Amino acid sequence: MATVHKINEDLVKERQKCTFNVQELTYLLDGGEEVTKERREFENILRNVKELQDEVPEVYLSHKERYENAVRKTCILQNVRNDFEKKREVLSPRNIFRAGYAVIKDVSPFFLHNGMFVPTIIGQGTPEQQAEWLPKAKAMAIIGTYAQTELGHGTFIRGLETTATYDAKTEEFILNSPKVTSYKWWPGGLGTTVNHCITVAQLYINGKKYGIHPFIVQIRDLETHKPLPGIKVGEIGPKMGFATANNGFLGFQNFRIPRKNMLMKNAQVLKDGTFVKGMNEKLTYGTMVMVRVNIVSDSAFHTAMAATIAVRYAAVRHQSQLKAKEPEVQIIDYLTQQHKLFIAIATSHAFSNTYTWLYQAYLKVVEDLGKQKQDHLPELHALSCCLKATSSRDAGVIVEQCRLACGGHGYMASSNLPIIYGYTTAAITYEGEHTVLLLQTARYLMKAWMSALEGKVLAPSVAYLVDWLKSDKQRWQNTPEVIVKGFQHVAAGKIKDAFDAIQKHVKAGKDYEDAWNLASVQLIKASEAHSRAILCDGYLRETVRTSSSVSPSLAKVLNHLVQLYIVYWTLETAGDLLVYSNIGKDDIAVLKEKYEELLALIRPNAVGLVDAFDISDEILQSTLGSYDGRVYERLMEEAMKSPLNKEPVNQSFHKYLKPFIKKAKL
Ligand SMILES: CCCCCCCC/C=C\CCCCCCCCCCCCCCCC(=O)SCCNC(=O)CCNC(=O)[C@H](O)C(C)(C)COP(=O)(O)OP(=O)(O)OC[C@H]1O[C@@H](n2cnc3c(N)ncnc32)[C@H](O)[C@@H]1OP(=O)(O)O
Ligand SMILES: Cc1cc2nc3c(=O)[nH]c(=O)nc-3n(C[C@H](O)[C@H](O)[C@H](O)COP(=O)(O)OP(=O)(O)OC[C@H]3O[C@@H](n4cnc5c(N)ncnc54)[C@H](O)[C@@H]3O)c2cc1C
Repeated sequence: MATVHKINEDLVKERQKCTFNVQELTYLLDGGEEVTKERREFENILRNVKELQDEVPEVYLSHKERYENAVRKTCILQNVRNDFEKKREVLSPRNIFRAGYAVIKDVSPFFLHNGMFVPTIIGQGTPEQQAEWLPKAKAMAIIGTYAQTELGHGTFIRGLETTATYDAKTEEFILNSPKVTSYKWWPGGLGTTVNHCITVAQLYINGKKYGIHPFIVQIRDLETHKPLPGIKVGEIGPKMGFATANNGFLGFQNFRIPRKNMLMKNAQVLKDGTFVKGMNEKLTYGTMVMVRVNIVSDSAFHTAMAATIAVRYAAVRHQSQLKAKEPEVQIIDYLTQQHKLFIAIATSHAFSNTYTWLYQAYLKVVEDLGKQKQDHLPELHALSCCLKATSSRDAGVIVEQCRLACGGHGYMASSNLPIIYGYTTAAITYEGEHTVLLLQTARYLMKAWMSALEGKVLAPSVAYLVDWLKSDKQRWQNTPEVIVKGFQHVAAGKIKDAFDAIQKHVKAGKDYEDAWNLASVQLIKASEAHSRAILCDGYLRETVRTSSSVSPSLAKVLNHLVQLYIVYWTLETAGDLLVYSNIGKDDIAVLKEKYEELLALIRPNAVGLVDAFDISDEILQSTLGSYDGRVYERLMEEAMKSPLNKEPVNQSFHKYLKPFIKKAKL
């Protein structure tokens, strides 16, 4: 029978202080009581699968063993999921992704199968193609990944070099990787796991280039798993994180696939080689838009994980005295610690709220596209780019801040903060590099600004530009609503400045493209300011909306958090606000006090707030962040698992140290 340990007394006291119903907030964050119940039920089942418990912590395994263990466990997870779904509803993607953490400490080698392979078949395949591949892919009879990036090109996908040349005689495409730079590089699971992939390649028909298109390609034999003739595939080696993601490379040599393997929901190639253009060539980029939207939710989750670990640890950890002769203080009582940690909680809420409306906007665009309507696509692209960029970057900063807030113990692998950081920081680069995506949004903002100058009606997310042009800056008040307007003024001011800078360079004789490059630092600043205004506005509006449907005690806490988020960013960007809005020095002084008040208001609820994220110990996998707060005992227990502690004297003593010491001259 498992030993039941006492909960750390500090945590018990913290939980008693909490002023709201933790369960109510969990249901709200999950999207309803039913979702929470489904999640907990599934996590409980996983908890009791003996084969999923690691005898040796993953960190002590070799690269190869770690990968093999991850495959083994992901197969078990998939089987448990299948059994679960036979009896009940299909698990929500969010719940299955979350449970994945309890099983695979790092990233699953199947990550890209569910994350991009299946969604691309859905988003880019015709009904016939979906009927052929979806059932197999969903049942995992075929396992796939998304192979787009090459050694030479990740960002500029129009420059991809893999070719797909149509042969009308055999009704096949011939895939080739003409140079080393055209090798696919990075796709998760490609190394040694998958047998299929979506390959993005340049289409050629009768010597004419038709741009990049997605193809579904079988790369390994389904029985032997050996690469098919004409395929060169392997793993790319160790990285900063993503240890078990099994990222791979892939090259083609005259590799033939049937015509029906080009995913043809958008553009098509007919039997005789006629190319039929789709409604919009950028629809080929659809899977990336979907993943960028989901990364906002991922960022919320990673921030919540780090906040849970660091807040619980800060409640348990005592260090230094505030006053002589008094006991050492819980580190959570240092205001600087609250400054580091409470923004982590609020940021996770800001991203969750943003994801809620962004995902709805995404679904609306997908529905519209089904009716051949694409009016809202540019706005969605601009929003998904800047919100992916900002949420992943903020999450990276926050996770690292949480690690630092745990002092030396945060540096231990067993705190799990290093792995969470490795994961979070990768998201700043993958699915569209940070700067590149900010510049995509900037492109939209420049157009929006021009439309505003021409007096046109703008899409909702940029409508503030029209208000800004029409009215004088609003009189400043230190209310969340006026501060959000202030963020919009900063964004509008920076958008105008960037636009003017481009015009100045063009007037001085530069090409538009060179002028763009010369103004690009201002352009990314404009994009960042736009993101912040969107995040604050959306978070505030969602909080006001949900507050009416929750208990008054919870509404109060949610209100504290959103205010903290807004005031935090006001103080962080005070310089910009002083330049572009009507805020005064005195207002900033008042807001500094307000910020300190908010920290004090959140303080009694800090542990309750992270408990409400409801991240089980199996998912957190952290010596510092477990629910019971047995920090020191767990650190020692984990240390004892080190293979170096399994023998009293390590052989290196006899082999090297002893002779070395003997030879040492005094
Ligand atoms: C075990 C794990 C447990 C996890 C637990 C987490 C729990 C979380 C809880 C819930 C989660 C719920 C679901 C979870 C899902 C998680 C995430 C899924 C996992 C996936 C993991 C991903 C791994 C990484 C994969 C990759 O990286 S794939 C490769 C990605 N590559 C890129 O992104 C390339 C970037 N480059 C581009 O996109 C383009 O090249 C470019 C930069 C946009 C430029 O393109 P192009 O040159 O063609 O265009 P431009 O000339 O610049 O512009 C022309 C016009 O086109 C418009 N445009 C551009 N793009 C688009 C678009 N996509 N859509 C619409 N329009 C577009 C542009 O605006 C221009 O318009 P114009 O009007 O100005 O002319
Ligand atoms: C962990 C991880 C997993 C991945 N998984 C996959 C996967 O499953 N499938 C897949 O296909 N790909 C995958 N990728 C690849 C990923 O999508 C690319 O690395 C990413 O899109 C960035 O492209 P890049 O590497 O070419 O960077 P580059 O574009 O070479 O970036 C280098 C620098 O150049 C700058 N730069 C580039 N273009 C511009 C520009 N136009 N203006 C200004 N600055 C610019 C960037 O800002 C950056 O600072 C993965 C990457 C990582 C790290």
